[in-house]
Amino acid sequence: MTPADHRDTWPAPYAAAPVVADVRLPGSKSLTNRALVLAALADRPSVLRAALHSRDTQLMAAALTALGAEVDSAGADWTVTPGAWRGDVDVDCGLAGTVMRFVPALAALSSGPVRFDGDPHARTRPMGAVLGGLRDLGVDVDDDRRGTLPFVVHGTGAVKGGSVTIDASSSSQFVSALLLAAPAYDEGVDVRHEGGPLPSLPHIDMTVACLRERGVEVDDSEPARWRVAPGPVTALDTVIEPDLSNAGPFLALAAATRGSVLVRDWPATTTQAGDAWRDLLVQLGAEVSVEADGLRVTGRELHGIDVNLHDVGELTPVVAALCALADSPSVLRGVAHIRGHETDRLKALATEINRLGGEVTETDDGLRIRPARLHGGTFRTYADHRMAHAAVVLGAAVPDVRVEDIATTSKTFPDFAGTWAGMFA
Ligand SMILES: O=C(O)C1=C[C@@H](OP(=O)(O)O)[C@@H](O)[C@H](O)C1
Ligand SMILES: C=C(OP(=O)(O)O)C(=O)O
Repeated sequence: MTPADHRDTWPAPYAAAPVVADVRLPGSKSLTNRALVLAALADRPSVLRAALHSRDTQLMAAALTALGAEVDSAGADWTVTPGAWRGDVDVDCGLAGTVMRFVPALAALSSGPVRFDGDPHARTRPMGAVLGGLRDLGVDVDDDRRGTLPFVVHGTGAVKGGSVTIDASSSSQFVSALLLAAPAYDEGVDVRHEGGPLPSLPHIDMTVACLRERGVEVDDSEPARWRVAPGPVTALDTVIEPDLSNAGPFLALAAATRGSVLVRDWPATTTQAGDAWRDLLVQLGAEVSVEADGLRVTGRELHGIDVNLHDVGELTPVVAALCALADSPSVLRGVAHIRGHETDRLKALATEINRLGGEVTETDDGLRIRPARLHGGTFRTYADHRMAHAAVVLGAAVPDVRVEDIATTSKTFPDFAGTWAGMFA
């Protein structure tokens, strides 16, 4: 390792003994950003309690502020006051899928051009289906036909809306984007998905639930079709649940070190995809119990799994890390679309786990992971918060793992490194 490697890397804490700890986690990115969007569309001010303060949610707040809403995000509870939809503004999407997909559908309501751009890697994330869908609904979008950032949405103050068919096989967020803005479109929307299998369905169900909670009429009775009626969005005073996808590395820490970790305030019912950890960790060999104050995972021997993660693709990096520590082979399927996430996650996971001595091969739609004796080294993260999550889980079980750019976790988790180190105190 060169000195430069050391400067830019963070030594992942190694667990010499089983980790026994409990933790309270920040709010859900997906729920915070949906609540922000719907608050900006609502009939009066909304309050978001325990909102997530992270790069993705701050980018969403900044985008909505640029478009005319007022977002007071100074404290733990945020207040959002809807405003007139302003044009001639710039929106920085960072690397946030929710910002680059959800905000263009709102920008179409503004009175002038709204220019979108983001991080270098954001320019490779798929956007074509949502931009094409907006065009079919009567919105003028200029992307030089690239189907990626940067692009300009030319708002005219109103969107007709109506029927549209899109191919959302590369991201559920294309559907969510159109549904979230639809109450403000003259005719609402009738969205159909046609194409390959639709990923991350729980996230679309979350969108539908968020709309209904605010009094919007949604018909999702037919598969791959969603109808949203035009009408008012009722402002809410809502408590944001902890982020269950981000609970993954903390629960995995118990599984990887044969320890015991309690994640506090696990919701009894939820629309979050991360609730799938309960089942996934049992399949991997851990014990999972719902307790009065949260969800507890107790680690036992880790076993490989053969699992389809199509609905919960964002959990793949941490699942892959656990599979690399398991005593039998694993096959992760159904996640071709995560090549279009923050980075090509299949390639990145195979490359980086193998750099530590792993035996991982990419398939068209997933990974094959064989048991191997892992060793220390530097794990690259490619600006991807969930690659960093995979790295720290491996580092808890394998000495001398260093994580490149641990600060990338700020996308969805303030002071992830501090909270993680606290687990070992
Ligand atoms: O709508 C959302 O909040 C999300 C939807 C999913 O996106 P994809 O459908 O692109 O996987 C998920 O992976 C992402 O982390 C958050
Ligand atoms: C895919 C993810 O994020 P985004 O919202 O940027 O798509 C993720 O958080 O795993």
